Amino acid sequence: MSSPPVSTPSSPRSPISPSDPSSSASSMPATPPNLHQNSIDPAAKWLVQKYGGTSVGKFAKKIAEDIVPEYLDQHKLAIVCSARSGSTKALGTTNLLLRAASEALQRPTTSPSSPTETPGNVTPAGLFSRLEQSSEPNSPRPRSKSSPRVDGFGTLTMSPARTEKPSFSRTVDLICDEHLTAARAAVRDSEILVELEAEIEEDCDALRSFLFATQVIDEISPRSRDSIIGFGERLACKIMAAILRDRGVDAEYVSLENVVPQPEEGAASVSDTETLGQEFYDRVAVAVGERIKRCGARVPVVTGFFGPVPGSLLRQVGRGYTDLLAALLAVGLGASELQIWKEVDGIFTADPRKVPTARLIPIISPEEAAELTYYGSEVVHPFTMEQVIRRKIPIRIKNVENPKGGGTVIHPDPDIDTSLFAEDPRFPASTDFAPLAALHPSSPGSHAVGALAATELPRPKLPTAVTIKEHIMVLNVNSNRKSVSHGFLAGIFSVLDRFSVVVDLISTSEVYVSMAIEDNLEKSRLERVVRELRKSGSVTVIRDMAILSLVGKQMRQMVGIAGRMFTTLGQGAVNIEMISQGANEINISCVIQARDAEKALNLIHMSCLQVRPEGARGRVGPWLY
Ligand SMILES: Nc1ncnc2c1ncn2[C@@H]1O[C@H](COP(=O)(O)OP(=O)(O)O)[C@@H](O)[C@H]1O
Ligand SMILES: N[C@@H](CC(=O)OP(=O)(O)O)C(=O)O
Repeated sequence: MSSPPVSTPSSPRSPISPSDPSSSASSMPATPPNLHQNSIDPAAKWLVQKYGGTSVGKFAKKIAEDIVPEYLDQHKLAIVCSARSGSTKALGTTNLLLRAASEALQRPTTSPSSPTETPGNVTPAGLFSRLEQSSEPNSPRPRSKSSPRVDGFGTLTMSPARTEKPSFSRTVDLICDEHLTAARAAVRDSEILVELEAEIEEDCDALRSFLFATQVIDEISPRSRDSIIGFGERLACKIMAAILRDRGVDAEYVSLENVVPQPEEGAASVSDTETLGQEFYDRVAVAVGERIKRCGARVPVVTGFFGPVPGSLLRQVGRGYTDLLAALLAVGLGASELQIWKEVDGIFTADPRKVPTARLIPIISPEEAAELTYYGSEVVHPFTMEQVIRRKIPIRIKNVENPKGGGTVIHPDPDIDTSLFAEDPRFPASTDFAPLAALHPSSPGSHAVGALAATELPRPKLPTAVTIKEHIMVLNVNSNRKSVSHGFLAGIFSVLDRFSVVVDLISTSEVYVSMAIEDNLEKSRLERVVRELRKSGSVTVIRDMAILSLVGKQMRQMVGIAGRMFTTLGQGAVNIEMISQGANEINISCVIQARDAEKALNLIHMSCLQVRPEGARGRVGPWLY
């Protein structure tokens, strides 16, 4: 089969912000008639499918062969991909890119070119000439270290004896090799493969040059860090688009790195410290929708990365941003459904890797899904729900390994009147916002045993799920004043604000405050936070902790559930460091020692989420083993 290339760059690419190859669509050869295309029926609905990093990393061929073609006849399909991961996200491309960014700030081990100039301490003239040389658009990836020159790794190469490749460059090699291997294992057509390999190498060279520049200036701004992680989605989507074309699907790679609209003339721009408002997300939804519609009958393969956004994507949205982009795209296209494909059947009553008896939840409310994600069950990014549900588009979590399964549908409470959601003429409301009963999965592959469908017999009220968030530390502040002071809390919060510390849980008395925060602050920042907090009182820091959260909208009406939770932990000899219950009453949380996390998760699942099978005396409800 001779298929057109993945994309045809029409202009030389800048190494720091590579040109948007999506603009090359018009220069792509015409589609041969044998390629599958999106439905051209004007009545066909858009369907947005987002594939997570581990799914793209492990099942790209299966997605191209078994899943995507299934939907093409009936829908206009848009595909959003995350950066590739291997077995876990922690070992994935985005983490490697963040590692490379940190390594670029470490002292280089390269031998200096002259006594007065090193790559970490360089004259401006030297920097610009090196960047010019190292960012040649189509320069081949250098393999030889024998001649004195600046190579594509951003390394000043004098002689083999004096040179050591910087660690960030070795990390980029790892990323490059992993993507080349994946491409070679999946793409059969030699023309497509050659083009793809060249694109991967070019992107990796551009990344090296970018990292080299950051090493020279010894600084990475949040915006630069965003640009660095954006390479992950670029590479993943190029591979996915190539595999799809290789398998006969007329796919088009679409980069969204330039899609964020600039503020309209005269409008106040969003400062880097502000949070992004709904108006911003609405504008992105319109922009990405318009861009994708330009693909015509081609199936767009869209980078879930959509930075740079004001204030930085990592700071404003955080990891898992591709879910949010997929949601905005679904809104911009007025899609009938947003599907989030993962390596798990849907949302379970607990992490199925840790709790073997966890059950799939067929239908869950957006609030519960968001709460679970905030507290450790990273199934869907918490901002995703609001964007989609307010436009009446259902979200379905599905498993690439079990495509026929019904998955989990995220659906607002049945008693919420969805007609109250904001109407906006820019976004056609989905007409497929099915009633709750119709969304109850019935597919044969589904493992669903949930108790949530409106049509079922009444069941005992249960919490919905239990989750654990690890890598937590607790900061305790004990007021040094003898009498009550309204300034005590204000002082603490202003320190947290100044150092951008996000508090996951807080519990207070008049003179004592306990806060659970993520244990990811650099040592020096933590020391400064503690030093500042000491102005308000004595401070203790407890590390190696975890947050255990029981989540469920039914808990509002459940008397005794908190008692059951804490009694269970007591009986299991799990020590509780602090307790917190939010005003929305859909979450009861406590902080425990990290070493007890898995035991506590299983104990709470058994005591609060399992129902004894129905016997002669009927159901007896939640029970303690
Ligand atoms: N309550 C939960 N329900 C389902 N998965 C959960 C839950 N809590 C934690 N997880 C974990 O979240 C992971 C998310 O799925 P995965 O496909 O690996 O993510 P990604 O889309 O980022 O590649 C699963 O491996 C699963 O073990
Ligand atoms: N690659 C990014 C974005 C993302 O959304 O990932 P995933 O879909 O695998 O959660 C990250 O690791 O955060």
